Amino acid sequence: MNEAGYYDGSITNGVVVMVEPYSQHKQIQQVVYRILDANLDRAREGLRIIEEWCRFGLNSAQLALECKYLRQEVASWHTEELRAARDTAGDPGTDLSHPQEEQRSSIKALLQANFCRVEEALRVLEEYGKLYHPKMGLACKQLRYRVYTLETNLMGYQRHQLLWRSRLYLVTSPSDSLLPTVEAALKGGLTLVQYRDKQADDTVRLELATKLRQLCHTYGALFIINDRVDLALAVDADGVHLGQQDMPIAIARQLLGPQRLIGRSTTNAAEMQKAVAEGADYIGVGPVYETPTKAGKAAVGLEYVKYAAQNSSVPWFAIGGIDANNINDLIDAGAERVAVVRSLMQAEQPTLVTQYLLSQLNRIKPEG
Ligand SMILES: Cc1ncc(COP(=O)(O)OP(=O)(O)O)c(N)n1
Ligand SMILES: Cc1ncsc1CCOP(=O)(O)O
Ligand SMILES: [Mg+2]
Repeated sequence: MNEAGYYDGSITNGVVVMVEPYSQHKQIQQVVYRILDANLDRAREGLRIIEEWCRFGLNSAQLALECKYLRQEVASWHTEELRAARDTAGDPGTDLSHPQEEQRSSIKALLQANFCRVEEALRVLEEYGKLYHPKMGLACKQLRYRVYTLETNLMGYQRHQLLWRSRLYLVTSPSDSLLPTVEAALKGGLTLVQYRDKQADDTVRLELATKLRQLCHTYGALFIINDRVDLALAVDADGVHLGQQDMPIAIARQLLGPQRLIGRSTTNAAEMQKAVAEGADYIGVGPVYETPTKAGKAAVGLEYVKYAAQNSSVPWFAIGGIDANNINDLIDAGAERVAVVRSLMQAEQPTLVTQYLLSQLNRIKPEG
C-alpha cells in the first residue's frame, strides 16, 4: 500500500495489478476468485459428462482416461482460497438457463453442448487466471487445445463405431415422401443413410440434405452424401460416398479431414484393394444383381460377394437388387451388411421392411 492508501503491488507474486485503493483491490480479487471457482466447476462438470459417454456409451478406456486426466488437471487449479470465495446464494446466475439447455435432441447435441461449455470455461479461466497465477493462463490455454483434440477424436471414434455396427444402409432416391420414408426406416432401427440424387439442383440438394442430416442425427444415425464432398462439408454430414469415377479418396480426405467417413464403390478385387489402401472407411460391393436404379451397370454376382467376405478389412455393403426375398442368398454368400435403394424407398411400410432386413442380418454373429 502506498502513502495515499493505494495498493500498487500484485495479487500474487509477479502479477502486477492496476493501482487502486486497497479495499477496492480486495473486492476485485474476490470477484476474480469467484469467476475462477465457478468456471473450474463448469469445466470439470462438463468433462465428467463427456467422460461418462466415453466410458459407458463408447466403451473407450482411452477416451475416458483422457477426460479423467483433463479433469484432474483442472482440479489441481481449484485451490482452497478459490473455493472459499464461493457465494452460491449471492450468485444471480444460478437460476439462469437457456431453453436449449432443458432439452437435447441427441447424444451428439449433448456432447457438443458440453464440449462448448468446457471450452468456454477454459477460455474464461485462461483470461482471469492470468490475474491469479502467472502460469494459470498458459496452462488453461493448453488444456483448451487438448479438449479440442479430444472433441475431434471422440466424434471420429463415434462415427467409426456406428459404421461398424450398421448392417443396413439406405441409399435414397428422389421421392415426394423422402423425409417420411427415411424417418420410417429410422424408426425401424436404420443407422446409416446416404442422400443420393443425381438430378436435383444444388439449392434443392442443400435443403434436403440439411433436413436429412438433422433427421438422421435426431435418431442417432449416420448421414452420408453421395458424390459431393462440398455438399458433405456444407451440411456437416458424417461423410461422403465416392464411386470409381468420382473424386480421388486422397483429395476427399484432405478436404474432409481424418474424422469423416469416406466410402468407395467397388466391382472387383483390384478396386477393393486400392480403395482400402487409399484409406476408404467402407466399401460398396456391387451391383450384385442388375438393377434399374443403376441401369446399364453390369452385375458382379455373388462371387465377388464371397471374395469380399474373405478379404475385406473394412466394413463392406453388398448393393444392387437386394430385397427381402434374396437377402438370405446374400447372407449365405457371406454378406453381413447390405445397402438398398428400392427395397426401402418404394416400400409401403419402410419401418417393417427395415425391421425384417435387420432381423435377418442380425442373425449373423458379430465379427471377432
Ligand atoms: C453404398 C454405395 N455403394 C455404391 C454406390 C454407387 O456409387 P457410384 O458408383 O459412384 O454410383 P452413383 O451412386 O454415384 O450413381 C453408392 N452410391 N453407395
Ligand atoms: C447406387 C448403386 N450402386 C450400385 S447398385 C446401386 C443401386 C442399388 O439400388 P437398388 O437397391 O434399388 O437395386
Ligand atoms: Mg458416384
